[in-house]
Amino acid sequence: MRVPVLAGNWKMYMTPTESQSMIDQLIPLIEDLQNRKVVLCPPYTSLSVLSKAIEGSPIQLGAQNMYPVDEGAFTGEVSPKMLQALQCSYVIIGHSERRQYFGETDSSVAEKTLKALQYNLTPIVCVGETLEQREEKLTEPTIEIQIRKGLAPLVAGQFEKVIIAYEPVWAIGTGRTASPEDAQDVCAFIRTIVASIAGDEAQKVPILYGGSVKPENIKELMSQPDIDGALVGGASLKAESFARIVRFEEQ
Ligand SMILES: O=C[C@H](O)COP(=O)(O)O
Repeated sequence: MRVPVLAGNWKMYMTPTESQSMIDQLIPLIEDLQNRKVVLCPPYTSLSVLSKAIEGSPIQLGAQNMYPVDEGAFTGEVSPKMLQALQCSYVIIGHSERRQYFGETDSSVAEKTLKALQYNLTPIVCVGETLEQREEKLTEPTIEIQIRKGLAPLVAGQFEKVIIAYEPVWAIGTGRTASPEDAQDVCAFIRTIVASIAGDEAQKVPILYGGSVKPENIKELMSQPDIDGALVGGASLKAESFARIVRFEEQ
């Protein structure tokens, strides 16, 4: 009932020319696939190129961030209206790198999530614990606070339009992946928290795992009942590895 979502977060990689070349290689590798949502989130500077390149393909476009105001004197920022005009359907909100380096908080996540929904952008709301929090057995309380505060302004009917990505900070770009069982336990916990806020809508919310996802581990992760997809960083930069992830192909 929940269609798998495979989202590539290109972070601050890929020029427009490199983006064009990657998408030209990727589309033929995945265009026959059914029953998948495939999303690419390039840097802002590649959105225009990709919005044309994905036309007629199964790939959808997302941004890595946005500023929660329609327009205005906010030098260096990009609004949801601008993302919508570039055919974006998704936007990553509150990635741990945004929280760590750019001061994003649960309250900015809440504001951005609500604004994204107002522009029909599907927010991919990121949550996850640091290594210290994990070692102090604070994974669940940390994530519960991130979800309750991040989704605080939403009302009935809006929760099912949100995607949540569980990304343990210690697993991002480190080659260390949470075991499928650990990732499942946290994703199941996330669904319980969402259900306590949103009732039955929680069953419709895709919950993704992110953190060193690669072709070698995608199949096992996807076999877990509460893992509905992946938010992929490094392995989404090459067409072949991302295609294998999208296809759940280890080899
Ligand atoms: O948004 C993606 C995550 O930060 C995971 O990145 P990674 O796959 O390079 O570990």
